[in-house]
Amino acid sequence: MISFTLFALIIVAIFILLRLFLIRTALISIVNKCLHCIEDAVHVYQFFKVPEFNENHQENQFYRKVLTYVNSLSSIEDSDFTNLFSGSKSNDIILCLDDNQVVFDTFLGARVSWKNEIDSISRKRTFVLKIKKKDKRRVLQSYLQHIHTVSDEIDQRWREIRLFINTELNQRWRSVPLAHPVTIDTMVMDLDLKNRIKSDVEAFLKSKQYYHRLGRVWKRSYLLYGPSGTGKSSFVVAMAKLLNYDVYDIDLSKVSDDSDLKLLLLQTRPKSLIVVEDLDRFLSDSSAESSVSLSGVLNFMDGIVNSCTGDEKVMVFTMNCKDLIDPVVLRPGRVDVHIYFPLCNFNAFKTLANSYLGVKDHKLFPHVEEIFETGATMSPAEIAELMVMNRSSPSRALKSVITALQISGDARAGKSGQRLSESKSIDEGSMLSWKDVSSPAIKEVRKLYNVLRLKKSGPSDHQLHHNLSLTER
Ligand SMILES: Nc1ncnc2c1ncn2[C@@H]1O[C@H](COP(=O)(O)OP(=O)(O)OP(=O)(O)O)[C@@H](O)[C@H]1O
Ligand SMILES: [Mg+2]
Repeated sequence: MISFTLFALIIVAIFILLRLFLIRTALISIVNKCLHCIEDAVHVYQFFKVPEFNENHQENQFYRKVLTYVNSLSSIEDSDFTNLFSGSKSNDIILCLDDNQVVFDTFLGARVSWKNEIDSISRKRTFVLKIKKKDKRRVLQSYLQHIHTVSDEIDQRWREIRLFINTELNQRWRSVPLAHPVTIDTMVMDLDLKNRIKSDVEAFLKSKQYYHRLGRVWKRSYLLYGPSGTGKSSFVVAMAKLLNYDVYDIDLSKVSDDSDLKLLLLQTRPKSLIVVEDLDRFLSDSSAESSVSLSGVLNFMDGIVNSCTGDEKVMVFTMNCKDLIDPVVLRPGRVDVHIYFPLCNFNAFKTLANSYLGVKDHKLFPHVEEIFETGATMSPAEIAELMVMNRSSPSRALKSVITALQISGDARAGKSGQRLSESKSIDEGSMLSWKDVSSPAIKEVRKLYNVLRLKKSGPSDHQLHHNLSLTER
């Protein structure tokens, strides 16, 4: 009896030691793999492929959902290779399945696997679902539905607007989260115009039925034009946030020809904002490397391809000056709304002073207003830069703006021989030369700013005039 108990104890001890040995070494996973191989050998499997792109080179939306779903599985930690990425919060780590790796999932008692295969030549990816034939009829439909639901929930929870840029490589669109803090409310622009744009965008979002009843593609195009530094690019981001759309920023110099441009458009998702910046520069630059033609651009703006890319598209084109553009480019339908971004007037200056310096009123404001009335002006970007540089002292900031306005006003008057207070002076025709005169003005003010910084206290009016006369010489 004692010898039997001893024998049983020895067996149990050996079993425990063996288990410990298997767990502490890689042998347990080898044993598991062997068991799965035996299971594979006795079952018939069926495979389902989910390619990244369809035969029309458009992104397969279901591939994206599977990707989201697979990366959310806890079993991804057990795959041999997993990529680790930082998330939107600084201490977030996101796990992503590596290429050609397998991850297992269980649904309603059925064990399935996913493999993210990559083609070594085309570099295109395909998810392959492996499911037992006996489980397929029972669970496949509800499993695919489950993937839809889970990925939609995850997208909703982690939804962040992304900025896509086109590259010359195979993988045409690369994306990053759009982290720019600008919103339509922080944009300095005429309040009435801002409200009209907001209502236009809201009306567009609600008019799916209307567009479809008319047999039109549900899209709207905006032209943002005006001098450099007046907020056109910032406004694109603000609009994307207002719409909650991803941004596709097309760099035409990286597009090889017209059909490449069409393919790029086909690879955009619905609910997106497609931007072409500095279109005027591209159209007038005959030495451009890209061989996209004018007709390629026109087709891109309103062609049939647009109707194949899914609904709900907003297109935005930016340019400094629209005077020299062929009118066919801007005809209604191609561009629905033209929005002009002007240089600063006194009202815009006051809004900037309020946002950047926290100053609603100041004893120097009447002086600034007087200078604006002479027709002197600067871009919001230039004024904002001076305010940021001098944000610790609003008086100093305002004085540096006054100096810069006077210098640039004098330079413009000297150059063009005309007063800038006429309404034409802030017409885009004269804007092209604006950059030339504003830069020295900013440089002068920077110099002045450095002098002022050396004198620790804020400058008196006397010092300001003194420095002004220095810069005028
Ligand atoms: N209307 C504005 N409201 C608020 N900030 C502005 C405005 N215009 C310019 N800025 C400031 O100036 C910076 C540059 O503006 P932005 O790049 O949007 O100008 P742009 O019109 O696109 O210039 P460019 O024609 O040279 O591309 C922005 O980061 C922003 O801080
Ligand atoms: Mg810009």
